Amino acid sequence: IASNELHIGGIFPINGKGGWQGGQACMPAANLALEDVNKETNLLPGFKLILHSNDSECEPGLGASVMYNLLYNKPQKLMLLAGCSTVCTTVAEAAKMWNLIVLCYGASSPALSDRSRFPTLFRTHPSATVHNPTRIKLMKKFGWSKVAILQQAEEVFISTVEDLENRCSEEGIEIVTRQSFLSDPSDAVRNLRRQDARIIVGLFYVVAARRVLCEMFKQQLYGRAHVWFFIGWYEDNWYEANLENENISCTKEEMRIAAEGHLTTEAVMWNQNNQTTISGMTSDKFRERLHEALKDVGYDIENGRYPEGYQEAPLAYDAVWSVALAFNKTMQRLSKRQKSLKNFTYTDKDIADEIYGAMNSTQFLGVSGVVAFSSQGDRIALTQIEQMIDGKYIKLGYFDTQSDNLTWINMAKWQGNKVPQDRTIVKHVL
Ligand SMILES: CC1(C)CO[C@@H](CC(=O)O)CN1
Repeated sequence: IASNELHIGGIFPINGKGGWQGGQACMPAANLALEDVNKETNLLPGFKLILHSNDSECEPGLGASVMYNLLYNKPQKLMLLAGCSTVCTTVAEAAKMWNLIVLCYGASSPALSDRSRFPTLFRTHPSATVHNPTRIKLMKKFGWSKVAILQQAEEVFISTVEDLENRCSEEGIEIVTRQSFLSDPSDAVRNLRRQDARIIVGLFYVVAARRVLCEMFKQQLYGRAHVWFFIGWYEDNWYEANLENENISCTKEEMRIAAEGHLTTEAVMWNQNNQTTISGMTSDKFRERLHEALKDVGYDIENGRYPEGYQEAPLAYDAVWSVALAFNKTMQRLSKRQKSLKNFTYTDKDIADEIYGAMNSTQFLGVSGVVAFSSQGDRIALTQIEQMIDGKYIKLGYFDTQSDNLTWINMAKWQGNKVPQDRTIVKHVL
């Protein structure tokens, strides 16, 4: 291999049907970033970053075999990029045995925030727990101290709810009931009704969300007396799509009525202002170039045919920049000791620790916003708050957990122009 090449492995979920096939947009985004970092003259001068990519289909087993192929085939790899929580869990748990840093651009599972299991993991994709401080901020803003939780029985939601419960008890917010369901939410929704739940945090994937919405309509758990928090990363018209082939027995109109007024929280993945990022592009310019790259690989963006992972593409683009910047910093430090990344081997803990230290101190403005990691390797991210008003999502504001700063942009709209109460106020007639 040419002596001026630095090699990394990339594991992308492209094909397959289970989980998240976000590699479809994230791999082109990563390749775009490779092009850009290799053009930066003052970044890794004299070196070329090379990415060896493979498809994991979001299957942990396939992800593991792809990882072994990357490791046991020359050239030697210096780091691994991966997507999908299940694949990242497998890859990150094993990679420490080869002293490899793993950088995940598409993994939201809270279980990954665990340095004892994943000592070398970093992720540009925030954990699903990033929503929780925002949910609590909203509860306090609207004066709700009794809330209910409705969740789908999936690992990511179970660990997110545990984090939410801990934060609620710290903040004096009472969880009046917590209901979970596997795939049919009707009993769980009925229990919410029985307990007169008014403020409900909903945690489920989009197919389950449509079932919940129809149940809400049928059991009249919507309207002026109820507020639902849903996850914000469903596709825009999710509540009226696929009703027939998912056997949803509500009409589009009924789904819209039930959905009216709900709040959503989500992590900001596209930098929201027109600042020039480290790549020299604004995120709008990045979007343009990503569309070109996606058209080159056959996606018909103009006609709204977006690949999966489009939303997360900035996270993959910034992941490659994080690698290049960390390697650059490491090269500078190693050269003081007459060492180089070229010397790295899978048993070289010294160089691995240098790369870890450089990655740990990452701080730059990327197309996904400021890229920085917590001590657990989690992405520090802003969240955005929206409300469904007249069938459209209106942006209400942004929340920065680090500074506890809530930027409010639009007024929330409540039916009857009154903020719903978190419980029935029994008026004592004197
Ligand atoms: C916001 C979402 C859709 C959450 O799941 C991530 C995939 C995963 O965690 O496996 C991708 N991004």
